[in-house]
Amino acid sequence: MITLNQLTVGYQGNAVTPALEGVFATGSMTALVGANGSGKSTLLKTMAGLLRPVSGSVSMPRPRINLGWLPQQSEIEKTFPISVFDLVAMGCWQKCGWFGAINRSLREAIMTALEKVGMQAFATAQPGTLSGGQLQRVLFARLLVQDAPLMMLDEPFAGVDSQTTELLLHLLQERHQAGCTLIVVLHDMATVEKYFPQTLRLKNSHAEWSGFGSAVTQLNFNRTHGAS
Ligand SMILES: Nc1ncnc2c1ncn2[C@@H]1O[C@H](COP(=O)(O)OP(=O)(O)OP(=O)(O)O)[C@@H](O)[C@H]1O
Repeated sequence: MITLNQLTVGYQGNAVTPALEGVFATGSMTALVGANGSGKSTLLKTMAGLLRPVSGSVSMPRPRINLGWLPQQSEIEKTFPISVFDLVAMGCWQKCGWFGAINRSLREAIMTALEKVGMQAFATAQPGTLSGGQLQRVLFARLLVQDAPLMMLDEPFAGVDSQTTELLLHLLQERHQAGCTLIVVLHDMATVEKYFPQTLRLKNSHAEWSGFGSAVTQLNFNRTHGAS
């Protein structure tokens, strides 16, 4: 469970969000939505521990758990001279260490993940030669290999065609059904309504939680219904 305790996020001490209060229950699948500049990426980075809160705090599971992280494509270094296989193998670092050998079972797990996203034929290609949608498939393969119990993804379908989006959404649903907690920044409300049981919408003055399904928590329920 991740709890936001009167959390504001931003830069150089200046908040870009209102104070946020609420809970992402273990196993929940939440779409983080809001207008451009409302602070979605900043909130995600703060929850991931990449930025310090401006005020308030984020309570994470202890010990801090393995986090699957997918930044916006613009933040990804594509020209680093490694193969697609090696890029996906980075998802194994918690299993084998940064400089550990990739044993046969990890090698199989990497190839299985590449097959799942339809990219097995590109294992020896360089990431810089892939299209945006192909690279996104490969980054999803890395998430599959990592098999983290918590995943945060920032606009994973930006610039991705509808067929690839469907495939990647299906993979996210599989992770959700396996008990993974998912927090995903999205803009397409049709996708949010079809696939996401829970939504956190950032607005200037406040945030709205909605549609909790079975993952409803008292804190979020109170927030939605205006109780203290
Ligand atoms: N490194 C930074 N330093 C200072 N301000 C920043 C920095 N990065 C983002 N901002 C500002 O913080 C605000 C929130 O940005 P953020 O990227 O979190 O919004 P967002 O909701 O994810 O937007 P979008 O939907 O356009 O991706 C914006 O006003 C942005 O200009």
